[in-house]
Amino acid sequence: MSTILCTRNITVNFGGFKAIRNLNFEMKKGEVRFLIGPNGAGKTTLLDVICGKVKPVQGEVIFKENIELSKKQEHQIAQCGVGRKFQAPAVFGNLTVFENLELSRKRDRSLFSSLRARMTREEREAIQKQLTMINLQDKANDKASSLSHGQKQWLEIGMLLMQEPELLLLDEPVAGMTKSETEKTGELIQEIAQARSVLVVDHDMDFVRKFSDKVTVMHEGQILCEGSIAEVQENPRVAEVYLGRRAEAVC
Ligand SMILES: Nc1ncnc2c1ncn2[C@@H]1O[C@H](COP(=O)(O)OP(=O)(O)OP(=O)(O)O)[C@@H](O)[C@H]1O
Repeated sequence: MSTILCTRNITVNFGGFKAIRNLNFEMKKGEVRFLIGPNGAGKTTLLDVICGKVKPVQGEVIFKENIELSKKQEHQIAQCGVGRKFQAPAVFGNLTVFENLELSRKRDRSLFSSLRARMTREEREAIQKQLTMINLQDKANDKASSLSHGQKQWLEIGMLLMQEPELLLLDEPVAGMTKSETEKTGELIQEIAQARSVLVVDHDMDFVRKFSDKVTVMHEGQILCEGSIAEVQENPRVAEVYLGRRAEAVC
């Protein structure tokens, strides 16, 4: 299996504080990788580096074996095939669910006028397919503002998928979701992974346990260990760094 993403010795400095320290991380194509670790471990910062929001002071981020992402701007990285979902849902509340997806099509996404451009039958079908995938087929004509928190998160994931990313970065996608929404989100991630690679940051250990193949544990800007959820749970250092608030959740 080929490598979809690899970081080499990346370091991120926030005014003297090293949020990421000489980090080497690798993911294979088609993987769903979960990134866990205590608060402040550097998980979100790693996603920020991959999508270009934060620039490392040293190191490289290599996408698909030879594309150097750390030298590119955020929009160029998105064009290369990396989609980033932030924690809070970002959808256009005044537009319908269908229109949100329509606006996110891969072609010209810069203008609202693209909404008025005629869509081909294939484009309509692609949006319908997306609606089904994100469980919003019955909400196509509803305003996005009327959706529940979980449904907004799915819509935003659907909008990202309209861009056909090869790597999808999801930051705490199930935070604030109900149990059933969380379950559906896990199933959605598995469906997405049939055609793409997905890197998920999450704190919900039940969710990680149920839907992860491989887990990377971060601590103080470095990788503490990697493996299946059972393997990382057996690692005494993992229990140690979680000691306190999350020890029971992990162990
Ligand atoms: N823009 C910034 N300026 C200064 N420090 C920052 C900045 N962004 C993050 N940090 C610090 O870097 C460290 C890593 O933060 P990050 O958000 O990546 O951690 P995390 O593992 O995602 O934590 P959490 O699980 O709480 O979201 C933290 O100590 C945080 O306070």
